[in-house]
Amino acid sequence: MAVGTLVLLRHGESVWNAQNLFTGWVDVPLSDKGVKEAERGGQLLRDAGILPDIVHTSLLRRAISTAHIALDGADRHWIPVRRDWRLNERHYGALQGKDKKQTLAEFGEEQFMLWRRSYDTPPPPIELGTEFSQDSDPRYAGIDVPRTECLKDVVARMLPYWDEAVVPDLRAGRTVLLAAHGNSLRALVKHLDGVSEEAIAGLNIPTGIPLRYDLDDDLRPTNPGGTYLDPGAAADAIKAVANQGR
Ligand SMILES: O=C(O)[C@@H](CO)OP(=O)(O)O
Repeated sequence: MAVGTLVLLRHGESVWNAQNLFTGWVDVPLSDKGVKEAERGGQLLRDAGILPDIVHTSLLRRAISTAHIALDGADRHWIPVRRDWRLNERHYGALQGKDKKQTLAEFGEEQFMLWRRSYDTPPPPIELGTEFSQDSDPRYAGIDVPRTECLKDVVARMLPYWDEAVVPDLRAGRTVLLAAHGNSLRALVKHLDGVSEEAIAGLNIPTGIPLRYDLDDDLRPTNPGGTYLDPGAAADAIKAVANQGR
């Protein structure tokens, strides 16, 4: 059986994206613009004739809401869903809740970019029990909640879910929608496209624009880098993500 189609969808703009705050595992809602982006995402799926059979999301409402809104628009609101913390955004440690512009001004370009985009330098760990820490959040009961993560840590915790939960759906020929986050999707794209640790620093994913991957029998993309369903909008939005904090 042919491997199914994979569609990656970063959540629409959140209220903290709009305010330029580091977010990570803080469970903020979509902004009004983010809701519209999710609706547009659904319209793009429908126009492309992509009919997801199953959706996988993180445990964060910006991804859950985006998937729901997009699928509703594509008339696929009824498909089965699986949610897992392993698809969560990268835990941003002590930077969670901090302003990106102020952080850049305080620590300088090099340190800012190391924390934001280096492969293996995590931000300083968050203090347990503080406002933006998730250590006592019931949804993570039984999970060793991280106090900070670099992209390498995200790859390590995301890939087991990919292998155990998503790959079997693709091998069964299903069209899979995976609704997640800027950095958990960067981790997956790094794996799918075999992007180097250096090159992944320059790869940014825009909010709300579905990215389709066609995969061969070895789960390697036959369209390397994937195909954005709205390439023009994606190109502009990618630049905006890269320039955050400036
Ligand atoms: O704040 C965050 O959690 C992420 C995604 O919005 O930001 P960045 O693009 O800076 O990694």
